Amino acid sequence: MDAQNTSAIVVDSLVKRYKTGTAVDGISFRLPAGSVTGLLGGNGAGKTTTIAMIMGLVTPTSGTVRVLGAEMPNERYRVLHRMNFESPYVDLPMRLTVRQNLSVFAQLYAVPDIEGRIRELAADLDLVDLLDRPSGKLSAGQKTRVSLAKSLLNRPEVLLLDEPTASLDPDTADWVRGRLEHFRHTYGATILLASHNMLEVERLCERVIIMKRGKVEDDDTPAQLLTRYGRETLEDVFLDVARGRNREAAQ
Ligand SMILES: Nc1ncnc2c1ncn2[C@@H]1O[C@H](COP(=O)(O)OP(=O)(O)OP(=O)(O)O)[C@@H](O)[C@H]1O
Repeated sequence: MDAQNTSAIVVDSLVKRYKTGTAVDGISFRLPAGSVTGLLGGNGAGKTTTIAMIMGLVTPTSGTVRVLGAEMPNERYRVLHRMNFESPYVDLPMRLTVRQNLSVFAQLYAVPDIEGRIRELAADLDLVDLLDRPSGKLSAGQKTRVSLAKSLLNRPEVLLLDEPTASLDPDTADWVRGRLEHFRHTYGATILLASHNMLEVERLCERVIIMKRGKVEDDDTPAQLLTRYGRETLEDVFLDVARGRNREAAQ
């Protein structure tokens, strides 16, 4: 099998230009099926735009994205039921209860035994007491857990996470990371995780793509990045990249 066939996500020379500027500026990478990759970069580096193009929600200016063999966004309906997305910045309809929201999304994803799946996820993500409350009346942390449940409803083969623990206290964030690890090990999903939390990336990701001003600035395993930049933490590597200290100078 060639690399194209074993890659769950293939991004090739991807560009997104807005009138105000270039958000993504010619990036390429392949994510093997079952891999967990962190997408790092400062504010405005282009992470969310990249994830939105992989989901088929934003149309590229040029270049291509293929997910599970389907070109996005044109062929997204072929693969949407096999992928999912979680972001604290996307609100679920506020008047619907948590159960109603999960049920609507489960129908969209054609999940079999919807009640059973919601019960399972509620137990798994500690949502049992929240199921009959309006989604708009939850705390930020509770909303994040609901949003995570929504993203796991269809047991996605490709899971895109945009700062999944951004609004969580350290204890809950740690617990959510544990749930993500469990999901990954149980289902072997391909995960792309945009994050500003370096410990999260170190814990969950076997590969890190660092973006800066719309470009891929570096792409390697966490261990290789630490060695190459001569650093002990990814946080220091991130700061080197953000402040334009090149690898040689950093060593
Ligand atoms: N719909 C849009 N219209 C115009 N410009 C946009 C739009 N969406 C994003 N941008 C711009 O594209 C650039 C990249 O934004 P993006 O949200 O992808 O960055 P990010 O890496 O996710 O940042 P953050 O860490 O702050 O979430 C920014 O300069 C942003 O202002």
